[in-house]
Amino acid sequence: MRRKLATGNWKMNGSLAGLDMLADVATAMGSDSAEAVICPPSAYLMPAVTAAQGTSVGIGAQDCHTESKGAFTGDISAPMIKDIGATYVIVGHSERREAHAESDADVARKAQAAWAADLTAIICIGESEADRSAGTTLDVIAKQLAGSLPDGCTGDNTVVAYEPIWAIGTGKIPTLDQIIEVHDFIRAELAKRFGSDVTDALRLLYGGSVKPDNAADIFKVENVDGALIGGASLKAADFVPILKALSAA
Ligand SMILES: O=C[C@H](O)COP(=O)(O)O
Repeated sequence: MRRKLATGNWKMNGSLAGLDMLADVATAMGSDSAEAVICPPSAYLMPAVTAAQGTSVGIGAQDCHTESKGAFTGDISAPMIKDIGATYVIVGHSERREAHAESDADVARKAQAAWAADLTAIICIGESEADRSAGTTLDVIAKQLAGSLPDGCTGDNTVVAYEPIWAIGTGKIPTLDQIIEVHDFIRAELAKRFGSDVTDALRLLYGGSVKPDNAADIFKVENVDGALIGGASLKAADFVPILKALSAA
């Protein structure tokens, strides 16, 4: 049985005062069997860990370096994220792949760095609008899975987030049939590579314009175990209804 997961990726948004919403998230989750994780900007990671203490809300970073320390101005390492008490790290988000030219191999190395620090890596993949139009979505997904997921994935150390790039922050979402097709495909690809025991335990998140009014339908999809949520994770008024929909799914 996979534990459902809603991860809020604040990207470069939010504020110290905005961390107050963690209390609402904690209240919404209570002792729920589903899990909520917030990934604030690195400047707010430590206060977020403090704010989440004593609650069931997890905290994650939005990226980590491949190395554990060194002369890498502006970066943070997986051991640092672990050191302050966070438990997750997003790697390979399409915004980092694009703006920082991160390759599948870079993403795989970041995932390995996360595992070495005992963090769970949320590994992001997803096709562009051009890929979708060209009918190559599944080829692109297969290539990203092969290149971005290191050997040694387990249900504990890895979560896979499928985020069609064209759906991120646009208000456009794939049809349910498109989500079903890609998530079924991902599960099947993972089973081929890692075996069914690992794959049955591995959570697959959908990301891209998840909102309170579409979350319930998305969460009904069999191979969707939760969501990676951007804009709608910034305010409790949006995020809490999504958490409720996840718990009810
Ligand atoms: O990491 C989150 C995703 O990029 C989705 O962002 P969004 O919910 O604002 O579309």
